[in-house]
Amino acid sequence: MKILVLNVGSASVKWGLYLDGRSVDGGLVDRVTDPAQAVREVLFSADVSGLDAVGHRVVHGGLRFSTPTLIDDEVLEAVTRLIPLAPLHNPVNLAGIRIAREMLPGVPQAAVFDTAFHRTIPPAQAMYAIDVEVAQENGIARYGFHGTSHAYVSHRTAKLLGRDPAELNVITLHLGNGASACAVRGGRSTTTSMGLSPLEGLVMGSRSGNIDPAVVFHLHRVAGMSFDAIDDLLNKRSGLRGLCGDGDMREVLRRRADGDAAATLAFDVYCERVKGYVGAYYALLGRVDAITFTAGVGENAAPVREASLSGLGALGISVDPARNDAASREERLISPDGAPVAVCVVPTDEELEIATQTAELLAR
Ligand SMILES: Nc1ncnc2c1ncn2[C@@H]1O[C@H](COP(=O)(O)OP(=O)(O)O)[C@@H](O)[C@H]1O
Ligand SMILES: CC(=O)OP(=O)(O)O
Ligand SMILES: [Mg+2]
Repeated sequence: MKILVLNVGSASVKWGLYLDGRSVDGGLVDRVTDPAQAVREVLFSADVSGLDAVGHRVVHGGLRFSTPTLIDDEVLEAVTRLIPLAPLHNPVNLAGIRIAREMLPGVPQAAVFDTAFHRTIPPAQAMYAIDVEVAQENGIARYGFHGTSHAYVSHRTAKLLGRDPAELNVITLHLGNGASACAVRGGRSTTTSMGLSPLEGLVMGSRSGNIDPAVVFHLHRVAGMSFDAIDDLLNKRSGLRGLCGDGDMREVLRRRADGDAAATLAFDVYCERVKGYVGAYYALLGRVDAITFTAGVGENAAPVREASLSGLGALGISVDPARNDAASREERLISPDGAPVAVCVVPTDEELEIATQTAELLAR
């Protein structure tokens, strides 16, 4: 089976070509200003002859989509209705789907949703403590994102440790441009740090993560900012960028190594937020077998891994410095042998997981 995967983001297009589950080609178009044009270029350059299907990453699937879904006009409409809940993501996902349908008529197109893996989150974690009628009428709930990545790396973690995923409790930390934590119990998501939208939770490259919601009222009423301006502030001018002017963790690390105070503070805010979620999810899971770091920061930034888990020895959580600092692209253990909690680094592969799920959908 030959499958093309498109992961169209706000600033990049990642793609992969898979033949019977094996990657045969792929790439990354970075710093994209026109995602539709970037998708056109991918479709011109990749060998798309004899494709069995295209698998698309779609970020917000709302309450409805808990499995990979063949895309028709009605599904497109449903994804379009969810744009207000993922304004940075669903529009560019849709642009990619439209171009692929246009340029590859007759090839089945599948949507694999970031939210799907989190549909197992129980009400006690999915519900915000607000008036239930208001919440229900407006679809206000924790949906969660990066589900394809959390599913993939939690499964790979079980493989790496030689354990059955059904028996393993894992905290997965997806630290990329967007960042989220997930508590995976026996292979199922039981809670995650992103919520209604991909803005809640961890500190990100340019997104604030958790703040007191009253900050929004204050900036509107007292500082006179419009809601659009506040939206822009929290999504694009916050996080690492807001704290120190750089949204790229590589820059933050470089400046911190040079003793830059703002970058050091940004790093500390970032890592302490991660640590807080590790502690919270440890308590919720009751028993943690593994903690797994993934995505650009999680896979590459040893100082972030070290600082995020420092001082947690009493919980059985520790990182071996030599293992943590070793330059490697492999799935690996970075805790000492025999530690109660295995700390792992597992490179994520959302494209491979989307290809796998698309193939399974077609075979059904
Ligand atoms: N070697 C590295 N050291 C530290 N951070 C890195 C490194 N490589 C990439 N990153 C960080 O990873 C982030 C991007 O992660 P990635 O998973 O590629 O993002 P996306 O969410 O766009 O898929 C950026 O903040 C970048 O600085
Ligand atoms: C959902 C989300 O935040 O995705 P990304 O990290 O690709 O921005
Ligand atoms: Mg990503």
